Amino acid sequence: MLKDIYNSLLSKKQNEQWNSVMLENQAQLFFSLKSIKGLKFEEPIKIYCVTSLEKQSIQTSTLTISDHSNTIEWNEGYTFDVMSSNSVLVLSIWQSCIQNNCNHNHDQQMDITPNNIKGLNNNGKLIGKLSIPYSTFSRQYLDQWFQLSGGNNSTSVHLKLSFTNSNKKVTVNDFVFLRMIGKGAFGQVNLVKKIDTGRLYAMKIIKKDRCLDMNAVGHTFTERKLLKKYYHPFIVGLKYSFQTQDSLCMVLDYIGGGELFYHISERETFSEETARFYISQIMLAIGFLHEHGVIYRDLKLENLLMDLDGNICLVDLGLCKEDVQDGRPTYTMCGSPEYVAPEIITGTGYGRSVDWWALGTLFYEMIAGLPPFYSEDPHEMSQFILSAPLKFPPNISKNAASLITLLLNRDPAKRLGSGDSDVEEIKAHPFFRNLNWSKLLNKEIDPPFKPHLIGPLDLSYFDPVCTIHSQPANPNTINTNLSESDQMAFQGFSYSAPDIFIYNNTTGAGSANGMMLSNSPNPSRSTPPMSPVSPVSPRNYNNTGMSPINFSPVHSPLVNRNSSNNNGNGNGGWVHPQYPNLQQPIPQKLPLLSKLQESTFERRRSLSVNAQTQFTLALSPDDE
Ligand SMILES: Nc1ncnc2c1ncn2[C@@H]1O[C@H](COP(=O)(O)OP(=O)(O)OP(=O)(O)O)[C@@H](O)[C@H]1O
Repeated sequence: MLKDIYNSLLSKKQNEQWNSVMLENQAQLFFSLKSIKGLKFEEPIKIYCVTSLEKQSIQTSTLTISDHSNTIEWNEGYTFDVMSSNSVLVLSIWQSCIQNNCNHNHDQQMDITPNNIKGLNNNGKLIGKLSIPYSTFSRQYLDQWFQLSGGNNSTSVHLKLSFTNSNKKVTVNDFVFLRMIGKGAFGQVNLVKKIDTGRLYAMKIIKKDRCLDMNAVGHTFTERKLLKKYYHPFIVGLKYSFQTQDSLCMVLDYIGGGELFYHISERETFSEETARFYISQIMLAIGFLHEHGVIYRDLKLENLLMDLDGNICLVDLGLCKEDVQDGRPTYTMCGSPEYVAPEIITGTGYGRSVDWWALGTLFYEMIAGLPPFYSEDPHEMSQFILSAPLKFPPNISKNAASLITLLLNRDPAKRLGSGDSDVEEIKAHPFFRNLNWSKLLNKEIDPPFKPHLIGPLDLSYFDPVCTIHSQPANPNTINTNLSESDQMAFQGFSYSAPDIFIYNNTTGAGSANGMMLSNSPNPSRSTPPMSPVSPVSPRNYNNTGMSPINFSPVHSPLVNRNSSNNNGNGNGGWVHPQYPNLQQPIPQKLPLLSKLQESTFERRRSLSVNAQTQFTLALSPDDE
């Protein structure tokens, strides 16, 4: 017990170090691996090196070593973009896997962004590792031998490091557009390559006209501001932001392992142990936001991506609510229908514990296959969330059931995590006994699953509807005719040297140009904005004739509304613990592509309505 408390405090302390200290200027680190010496081996071996910095990782080509000469030339180099003075360059040398059935490609240099310090080779053996902090590598030029630690400690590497700083502004012209990888309510996400460094990123391109029409300028600014302000291992990092005449662009870490939504669809359910791993990483990310007065409000499988090591990465901070530290309730109705807490539906005001309700829902969904209060009819689903009894699948453990029950307490004041210590309360639950939180935060615990990719441009985990059938957007294309005053609404979004910040808790929102602009649409616009919906309380449902939350049709990974059951009993032998009459599709082992197409088709079908409703509901004049 004491060990658990100690661990939990330690990880809280370590969490604090992730408050980002962003650099004033654009910086780059050129890294060259010149040679290696001190290797011990009895027969020829193949080795490769993985170098990581700020969620970007690069794997060198493999080197075959057959003689025992003292120093072996390597001579490989590449460049990293450096954004923060907290950065650490981590280098690890691996002996390549020797199994005959290894199908990893070790013969080409690969950008295996992000955070994949173990490389693509799950079977490799660590020869040694080295960490060089910003304070060392930012000394402009280094040319020296470094001793590796771990593995065989007689090994050293000769490195040349050269650090440069420039005032150059990054613009859309600094990138090559490779593929579209995602589609959101206001635009799309593209895989891009930065021309000078060759690094891969995900560029989120948001159409300004859509943003104005849907009254969502404020949300885009909030997302950019929070991503710039904070850096956390389980939250996507923002590298650059800028605008063109037509679009707002955010250049993010590229998270290549796909959505958790896809991974759960593949496996139908997760074991409790697997779910514990994901849930606990999500807890650290959400706890971190809460600690900084931010409610996330949109926890769902689609906003949880998997990096190439199999760790979680939270994306889409557009619905975050800031400055909630004073405990004042907020009223805006937003979120995704499966995950909204009862107090959001009733409009009675809510606080940060809505995220813990969503966590309970997510956890239940991971181990049961569907959210606990699921219905295909959103109105009915709201009713279930408000009053249906909670039932569990038969094989659930006592601790898991207890955790879910405590998180899904309909009284927000009694919900686990609602106390002053927030996430610490949840960490102390027996379900997490023996979990080393500090190792988890440092990504030192092996994830239950690692995505397998064969190269940097392997997009197997992305929706083929996007990657194959759609063209990447070009933010330079001018499709809209925004007036000068419309354009004013986006002032301050672009990257510029002084705009990058030294943000910390005290400078906060007001520093530099990162101000939150009014999201009021310009009255001169030809397209009228959607009228914001005021906080809906149970009293005015009758007046509006609307359901409490007018969400669009919902999706769930295991519900295929097109599927017809073909095994005679009508439900494939599967019974939802809550709703025995609800049908679940027959589990089918489909090839990756068609399975993805199948699940994403359903999702995309409802995406535009869903997002539109969500954002309309997210906005109200007095509470954003
Ligand atoms: N950093 C990233 N790396 C890889 N893929 C990403 C990244 N960010 C987003 N994506 C993909 O693009 C999709 C849409 O991204 P995101 O949710 O941020 O956009 P949005 O416009 O805010 O969407 P929504 O309509 O759900 O609010 C994600 O579900 C994911 O599949």
